[in-house]
Amino acid sequence: MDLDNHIEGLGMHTDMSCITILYQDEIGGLQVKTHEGKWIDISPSEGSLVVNIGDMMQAWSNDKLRSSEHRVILKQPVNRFSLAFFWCFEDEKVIMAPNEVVGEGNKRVYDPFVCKDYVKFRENNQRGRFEKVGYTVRDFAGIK
Ligand SMILES: O=C(O)CCC(=O)C(=O)O
Ligand SMILES: [Fe+2]
Repeated sequence: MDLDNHIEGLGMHTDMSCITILYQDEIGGLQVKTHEGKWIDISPSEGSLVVNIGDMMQAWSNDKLRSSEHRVILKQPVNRFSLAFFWCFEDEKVIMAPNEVVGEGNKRVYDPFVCKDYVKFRENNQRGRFEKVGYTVRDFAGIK
């Protein structure tokens, strides 16, 4: 997409949460990246909410569920309203995919980690913030 005529409201990122429940008003602007790397609009629809998988869920599911890469792009310089509810595990909880989720014969993708340590990791790294998906849970706890 040609970004010259658009305003990047919120740079590409993944949410750190388990799931995010999101309301956006009729202005829209939310986009999600598909598996093929294409950005698609998530058009606002009255009375509906968007549910996003976040990094904690991706790690807990051993990559069976994918944390969505998303961003906000505005096609005109207008104010928009959105409200996000980030549902996370508690700070001290350790995220480790259960054996039955990993599945016999499959590789474990993440080392166990404490939720708040991942949040700190993201907050303390410029690239982990909202500018771009620089660091994600894979950089933090991914088994190389
Ligand atoms: O404003 C939006 O529609 C998205 C907000 C978002 O992705 C976030 O706060 O993590
Ligand atoms: Fe987000």
